[in-house]
Formats: sequence, C-alpha cells, structure tokens
Amino acid sequence: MATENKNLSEYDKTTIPNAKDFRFGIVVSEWNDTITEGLYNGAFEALTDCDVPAQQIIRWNVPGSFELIYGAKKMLQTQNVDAVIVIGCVIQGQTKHFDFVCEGVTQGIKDLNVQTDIPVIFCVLTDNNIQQSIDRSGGVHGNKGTEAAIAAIKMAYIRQQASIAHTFNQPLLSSGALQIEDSPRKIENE
Ligand SMILES: Nc1c(NC[C@H](O)[C@H](O)[C@H](O)CO)[nH]c(=O)[nH]c1=O
Ligand SMILES: CC(=O)[C@@H](O)COP(=O)(O)O
Repeated sequence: MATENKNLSEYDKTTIPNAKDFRFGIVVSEWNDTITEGLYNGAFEALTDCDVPAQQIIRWNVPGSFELIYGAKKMLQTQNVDAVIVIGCVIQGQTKHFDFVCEGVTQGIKDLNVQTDIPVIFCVLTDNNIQQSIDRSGGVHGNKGTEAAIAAIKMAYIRQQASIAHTFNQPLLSSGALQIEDSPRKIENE
C-alpha cells in the first residue's frame, strides 16, 4: 500500500500502549526546515495526545539528514530515552547526492537499530519534489511525524515488555501482553 492510500495521521488510541512513563528523543534536521518543523509538530502533538508529558520529550537539531545518524547515536548514549525519532526531509536535486544521502541515512539508522537496544524510528521523507514533502508533513496524505510518534510508542512498549519477559523467563504474547505464570518457569541451564 502506498502512502497515497493511507493517511499517515490516522491512529486508534485504543490500540496504543500506555506511554505516560516513556521518554522520547527527537533529532530534527534543519535542511528543508519548513517541512521538518511540520513533521516535528506532528510527532510532538501525537506523543502528548498519547499522554506523554512534554518534559519527557527531548529535541536536538542537526544540520542535515546525514547528521541524524550521529545525532541519534549521541542521544542514545547520553540521554535516558525509551525511543528516538529522527526527522528529516531529503528532496531530489540536480545530482546523485540525493541517492547517497538517502542510502546513507537509511543504512545508518538501520545500523543503530541493530547495534543498540533503543528503537530508532525513521521519519525521513525522501521525495522527488517539495509538493510530495508538503503532502506528507501535514498535507493531503497526513503527517509522517504522527506516524513516527505512534511507531515510537509501540516499539518502546515492545522493548519494555520484552525486557520484563526475559527477566521472568516468560513468553511475550503476540498481543504484547505478558503471560506471567504463577511460578516463573525454571530458568533453563541454571
Ligand atoms: N540535500 C539535502 C541534504 N543535504 C545535506 C546532507 O544531509 C548533509 O547535511 C551534508 O551532506 C553535510 O554532511 N540534507 C537534507 O536533509 N535534505 C536535503 O534535501
Ligand atoms: C539531497 C541533496 O543533497 C540535494 O537536494 C542537493 O541538490 P543537488 O543535487 O542539486 O546538489
């Protein structure tokens, strides 16, 4: 399904875990800042709508989308957060630079998700033109910042529940609910 068939701002609060105790880092690229500010506002408003206190949302700015990688890495290393959202807008220019920036950021953020324990949510528009960016940052297709905020809450919850499940050696059910048995299973290979 392409974005044009899905409004990025739609979410069902009944399907979203309790986020009031989570802390979120948001790293925002200053390139195409009219777009990235719109994405940030979508993310911030969705987080607060899901009961995340504003004081639990940390924002850092970086020059461009390529710097989102380092900014997110330092956020993870120095801040007590449950998830990080990186926000950028890369728009095709006259050269191949677009390709390298998009690929570099994609791979860099993927690497952070593999190498660290904190989920990093990819809220980077990679558009052919400014109109596509406008449409996806609060325009006709909704706001990708909103989508990213909801993803951040859900991934922070999975991280939290998976940690508890591991501690008690209990299964984490597909619903995301823990199945804590009366007496925790004997830990294998004790
Ligand atoms: N053209 C865009 C860029 N380019 C800048 C790079 O992201 C980076 O800051 C520079 O290469 C220095 O390392 N960045 C965007 O976010 N969006 C663009 O459209
Ligand atoms: C993504 C970019 O770096 C690009 O917008 C820069 O424009 P150009 O390719 O014309 O130098």
